Amino acid sequence: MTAKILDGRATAAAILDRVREDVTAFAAAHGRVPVLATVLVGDDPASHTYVRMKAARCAAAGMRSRRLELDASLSTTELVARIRELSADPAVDGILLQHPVPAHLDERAAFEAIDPAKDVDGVTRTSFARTAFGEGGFTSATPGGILALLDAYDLSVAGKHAVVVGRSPILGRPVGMLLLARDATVTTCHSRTEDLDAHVARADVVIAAAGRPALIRGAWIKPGAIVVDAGYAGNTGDVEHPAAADRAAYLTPVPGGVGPMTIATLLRQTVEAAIRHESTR
Ligand SMILES: NC(=O)C1=CN([C@@H]2O[C@H](COP(=O)(O)OP(=O)(O)OC[C@H]3O[C@@H](n4cnc5c(N)ncnc54)[C@H](OP(=O)(O)O)[C@@H]3O)[C@@H](O)[C@H]2O)C=CC1
Ligand SMILES: Nc1nc(=O)c2c([nH]1)NC[C@@H]1CN(c3ccc(C(=O)N[C@@H](CCC(=O)O)C(=O)O)cc3)C=[N+]21
Repeated sequence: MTAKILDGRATAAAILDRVREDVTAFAAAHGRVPVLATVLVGDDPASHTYVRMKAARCAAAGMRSRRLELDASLSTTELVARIRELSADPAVDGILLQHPVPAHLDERAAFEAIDPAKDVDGVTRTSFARTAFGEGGFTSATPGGILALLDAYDLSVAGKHAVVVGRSPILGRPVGMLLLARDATVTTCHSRTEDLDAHVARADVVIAAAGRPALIRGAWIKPGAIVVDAGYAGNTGDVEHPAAADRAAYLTPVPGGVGPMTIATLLRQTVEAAIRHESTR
């Protein structure tokens, strides 16, 4: 078997076409365009690249982004204060704090300074809880993008055994919640999991989200499985690619898979935030 490749780039482009239409309608109705504020702490080159990419996609969709670049030496108190300012600023519709922040900072405290109404990247505990309880609201961008990609190909997970490798608050945990809401049977693996290979071998759906290049060997994949590679460490996925494609029925590439879907989800949620923002003024 050679896997069908799930084209995140094309799927994201189609979503962004709809976002652009929504932005045009929003601008006609309100005389302004949606605004996303991005917050970057420190000078990690990869993080700079991601934030630049997000700003470029924003512009392409007709939205504006406002970039806040902060020195790595600032304190948690100062970072929280800057994010609270954006939360209170009526000219800002959505806020993205690029993860990870430098280790001396309390990232959770910084995320919680984002007003849930502006949490278009879905990182607050309010957004997580809404996702877990199926109450709508903003989903974490990467998990939302993964589900949107499966939907675009009409791939159902209901009744299937999904194995998620990774349990971070913005990726592994919330993607497990979304899969559960779609009636998958979910197993979450992490760095302390024993016999990772045996868990993956029983998976009808694999979500690789560990940030360890080629951690998931092709030979572990159950023939016919759906394999989603969310890893992006050094621009490399978590799945051993050509080998996995021999066994999987569907596979996301890196690049061109989950990454573009993450950005599409972020921008879709930004225009949604702007629409709600105007309706509650
Ligand atoms: N394409 C995109 O849009 C995005 C891609 N990413 C990528 O996804 C990956 C994960 O990101 P993120 O969740 O933020 O990362 P974190 O480092 O926060 O979490 C990694 C998770 O993987 C687990 N893990 C690490 N090593 C192993 C291992 N050997 N076996 C099993 N589990 C392991 C960790 O376990 P434990 O909890 O025990 O430490 C942890 O739960 C990264 O490559 C990142 O770049 C992230 C966001 C967006
Ligand atoms: N709060 C927060 N939210 C995030 O969503 C978040 C984050 N922090 N920190 C870092 C990771 C990384 N990330 C990527 C997004 C898109 C691509 C992407 O689109 N990559 C393209 C390739 C690049 C290109 O288009 O040239 C692709 O995979 O095809 C990659 C990586 C989001 N992250």
